Amino acid sequence: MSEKALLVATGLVRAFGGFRAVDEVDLTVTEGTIHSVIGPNGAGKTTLFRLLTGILRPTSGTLEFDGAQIGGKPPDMVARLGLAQAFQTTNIFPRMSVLESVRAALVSRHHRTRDMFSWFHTRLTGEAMDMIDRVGLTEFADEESQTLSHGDQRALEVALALAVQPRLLLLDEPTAGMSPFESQRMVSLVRALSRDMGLTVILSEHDMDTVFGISDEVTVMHQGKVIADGPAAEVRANDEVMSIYLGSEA
Ligand SMILES: Nc1ncnc2c1ncn2[C@@H]1O[C@H](COP(=O)(O)OP(=O)(O)OP(=O)(O)O)[C@@H](O)[C@H]1O
Repeated sequence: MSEKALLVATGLVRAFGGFRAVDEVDLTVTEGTIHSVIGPNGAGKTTLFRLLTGILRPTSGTLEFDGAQIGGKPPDMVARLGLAQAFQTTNIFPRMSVLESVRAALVSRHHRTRDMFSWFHTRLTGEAMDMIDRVGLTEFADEESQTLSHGDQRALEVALALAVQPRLLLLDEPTAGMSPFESQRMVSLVRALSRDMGLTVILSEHDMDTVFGISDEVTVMHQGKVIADGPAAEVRANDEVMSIYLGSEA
């Protein structure tokens, strides 16, 4: 595995009025790793993700992705540089089939909406089917997205995020609301994307079995600050983290 730092946040702050939801966060994400950000409700995980994707502007601090400063840059520019987030349902068109949805996401990447020559269409369909296959939805390619199970919809969201060919994929609570079986499938999918595509993944997650089953690195946040950071096994063995934060789950 390479040791290249793909994403580096330094002293990152986001304040809402006088309240710092993200407070002097330093974070280094190494290329090719699966990196979890965990912490109790209100710790600042979602706010941190919104800073990374450009939805929110940092109050202060710097944010570097693959050597480029991205702090405060708009989301479409950040996505084009290769940092994408899979969003819950917001970008699924309920009446479109799985194939049509992924194809539409690919078209927007290619900026070719008015130029659908048949060769282009065929190539696009092939590319879309590859992506659908990757996330395990081949048998549902012609089904309307709204008819998919919750777990399959989340898999579709991952396929839509992959359409921009990201190098870093953000997943905010990817197994939330899933059955144990669906969670296990999502874990396998994330592992496969990391292994087969060399994708770097940052995820936030409440389920500790998922976190320690999947992560190379874990960052623990509490009240906007990073309170522990390191290889998953080290963080799990950190008694202070376990007693302060994980409590009864330890
Ligand atoms: N737009 C906003 N305006 C004001 N306060 C906000 C805003 N967004 C988040 N906050 C506050 O920032 C804090 C951190 O919220 P955030 O959603 O980032 O936490 P989280 O770790 O993702 O929590 P959860 O695990 O519950 O999703 C919370 O106290 C929240 O109320």
